[in-house]
Amino acid sequence: MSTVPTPTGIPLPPASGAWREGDPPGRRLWYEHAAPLPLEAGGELPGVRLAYETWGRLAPDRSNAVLVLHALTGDSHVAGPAGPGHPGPGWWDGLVGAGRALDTRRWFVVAPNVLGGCQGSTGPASPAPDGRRWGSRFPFLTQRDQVAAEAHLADALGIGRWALVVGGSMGGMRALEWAVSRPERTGALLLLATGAAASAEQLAWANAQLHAVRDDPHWQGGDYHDAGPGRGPHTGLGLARRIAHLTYRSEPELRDRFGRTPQGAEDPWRGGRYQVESYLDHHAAKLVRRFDAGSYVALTEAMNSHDIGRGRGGTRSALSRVTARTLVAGIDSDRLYPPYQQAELAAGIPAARFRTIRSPYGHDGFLVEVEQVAALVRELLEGAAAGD
Ligand SMILES: CC(=O)SCCNC(=O)CCNC(=O)[C@H](O)C(C)(C)COP(=O)(O)OP(=O)(O)OC[C@H]1O[C@@H](n2cnc3c(N)ncnc32)[C@H](O)[C@@H]1OP(=O)(O)O
Ligand SMILES: N[C@@H](CCO)C(=O)O
Repeated sequence: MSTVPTPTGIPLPPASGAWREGDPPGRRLWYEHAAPLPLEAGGELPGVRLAYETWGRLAPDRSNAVLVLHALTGDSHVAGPAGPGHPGPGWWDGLVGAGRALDTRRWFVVAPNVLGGCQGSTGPASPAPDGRRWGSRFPFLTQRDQVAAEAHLADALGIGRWALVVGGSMGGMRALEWAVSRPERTGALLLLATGAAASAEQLAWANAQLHAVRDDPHWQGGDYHDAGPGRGPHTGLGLARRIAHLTYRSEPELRDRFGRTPQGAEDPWRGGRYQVESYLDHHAAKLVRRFDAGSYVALTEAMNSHDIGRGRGGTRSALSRVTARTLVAGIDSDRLYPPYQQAELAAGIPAARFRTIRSPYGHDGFLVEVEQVAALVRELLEGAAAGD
């Protein structure tokens, strides 16, 4: 048994070594890579550890494995069960389980916490080989480095080829990277609310968020982890989340849901807040409690680096490498990753079809509209069964 280091101080259930046949579903495990991981930007990262969870059983011929890749502040806990040793319901609970689209009687579902993250995988808050936290010394990571680490995990699990790789937003970037860099290992592909490269607008929103964190005096160049309780760049991380959360939702949703209504008895003319301000404060505080600012910066920079065509002759040439049966879905109200970006992917990937998720919830629609995502998963997996 080994305890997962938690940058925020919130206890996580212990990780417990590599997966073994008969492990209960949703148990947090970890994989440690023996050799240092060579990095795209140069140098290497030693002591790489990926936390992950699994559901279902790996078939004897290992043909039923599905890889689920989370978004920026997600984690490996895709689905429950809740209970002792489990962190409660997952962020895609409606998708994974007996009788659900990723039916655990049929599929073996694997979800790693991304490299650079803070939910058990190696990130800036983790100890470096010298025993001190990585902090500012944590190297620059790209999506390709993160997928390379995930490929080592797949090797360790004996999974040569995923029946399906699925991800939304940042998870979609990594899913795409899997399909382009390792087409022989990616049987089917579901890309949600993602793009071929970080766009100018996405880089611009990220810039404001990176400034919010790094301009917080408690950031200390990234070396705040041992400054003591409550002394991290919480204000900056909260501000970054407020900015980001607005880009994740839609203007009509905010209008219809909150309008100009004051929060409870608060009076906005006398220092009080409107409901929508209270809502943003809530999401800021919630993220600060569960997420590390250093990881937020590392992962945001990794997303900024996303450009599937880099070093591959451009986007068109890179996308043409994909052999997976592919669905690419956009959300009609997504202002951060507008549907034209998914249409571009669908046009460039040889065996891809484009789908629209209808939702008032903007970019977060891929997390909220679980039934529509489930229908897409079913469409892809039923296609697999039919040899389509
Ligand atoms: C369990 C976890 O920690 S999640 C970990 C993994 N997370 C992820 O993978 C993705 C990150 N999560 C997210 O981005 C978001 O949580 C989402 C997208 C899933 C949430 O989407 P939705 O279900 O639409 O939630 P919504 O945006 O409406 O927010 C609901 C919250 O706002 C709160 N809220 C609503 N109105 C107000 C208001 N006026 N003032 C204060 N709080 C408010 C609700 O009480 C609720 O609080 P809770 O989440 O603590 O229960
Ligand atoms: N709300 C999601 C969306 C990011 O794409 C998250 O925080 O991970």
